[in-house]
Amino acid sequence: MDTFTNSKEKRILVTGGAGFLGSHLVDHLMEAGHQVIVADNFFTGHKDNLQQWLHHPRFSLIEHDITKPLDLQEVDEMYHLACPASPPVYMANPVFTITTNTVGTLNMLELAKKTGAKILLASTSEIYGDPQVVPQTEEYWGHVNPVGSRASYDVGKRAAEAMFTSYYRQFNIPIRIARISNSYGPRLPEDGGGVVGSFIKQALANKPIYVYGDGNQTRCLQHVSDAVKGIVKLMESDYTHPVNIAGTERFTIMELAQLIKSLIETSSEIVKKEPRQDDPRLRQPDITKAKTILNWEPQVPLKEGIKPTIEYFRQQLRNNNVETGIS
Ligand SMILES: O=C(O)[C@H]1O[C@H](OP(=O)(O)OP(=O)(O)OC[C@H]2O[C@@H](n3ccc(=O)[nH]c3=O)[C@H](O)[C@@H]2O)[C@H](O)[C@@H](O)[C@@H]1O
Repeated sequence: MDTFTNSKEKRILVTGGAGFLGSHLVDHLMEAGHQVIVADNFFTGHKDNLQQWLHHPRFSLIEHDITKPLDLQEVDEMYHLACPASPPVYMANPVFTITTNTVGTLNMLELAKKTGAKILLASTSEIYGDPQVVPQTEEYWGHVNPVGSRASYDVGKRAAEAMFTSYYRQFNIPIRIARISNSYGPRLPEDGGGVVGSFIKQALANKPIYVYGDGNQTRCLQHVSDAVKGIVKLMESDYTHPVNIAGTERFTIMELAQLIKSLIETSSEIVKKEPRQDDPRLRQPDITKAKTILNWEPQVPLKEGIKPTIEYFRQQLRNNNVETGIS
């Protein structure tokens, strides 16, 4: 049993708690016996992700856009996750994305300052941009295009990290910065769910699996259950500098497409398309710090974790077909 289960009950706010990562974090915190408050504007999150907790006495859900101030009286910990996270979604909504990352983050830091809560930022390995150094340790400053199509997200998250650090320096707010890398698992949104969701969805529909660029770009995918454990361990530590929370198996996107194709009976072909602008090519966060400071490392190999994720998508497809009357 996780030692976390025995810790004292806390009052915990999760911004973006109805999203993919957020809802898995909420499951973990609820199962550990805490009081959990979710603030979400449902821009990309869904109430369905929280279905099992909606009527639970320790759970509350506030429909709230964090770009507006949020006033709560008592909070012990805040996990600040709210932000569109999928490239096509944030690229289509850059003003909302950068406002969430800046104004929204400021509002959450003010709430932490008022309540004395510990606050964790869901940052991202995207802050390294298109890295020139492999692997990327937390000391690497990155290679980022400040006016590129990803800027609302990658520069936005860099701004959020700078804001966290400023509140720590000036007001001694207890901060945590998790640089989270590509996560996958059940509840990935069907649209804009990142590469894993796109490939599975296309393969199940026997449609072309589109690989952007030459497919040699790399990602270190982690199962969402591992990501959640890493984030919680970071919150429980007293470490105020950024920590990479990422998978350790480096896959090219072409290898990922081939793996998913091999696991699904499909007539889909892998088709190369124009590369995405500023698409990071060599993403491989170094997790030595997480291993040594948090005693954390991912446990779920991609080849194991991907199967239940495929099953999840298959089930979603069946449910949709029942709803639309397709047999
Ligand atoms: O790990 C991170 O730090 C970040 O990674 C992702 O960004 P990215 O890796 O670009 O996201 P995906 O959309 O999953 O794309 C991964 C790779 O697959 C490629 N891809 C994606 C989708 C697709 O249909 N085909 C395809 O070849 C992309 O071009 C890219 O090279 C997420 O968008 C962020 O939320 C997250 O913070």
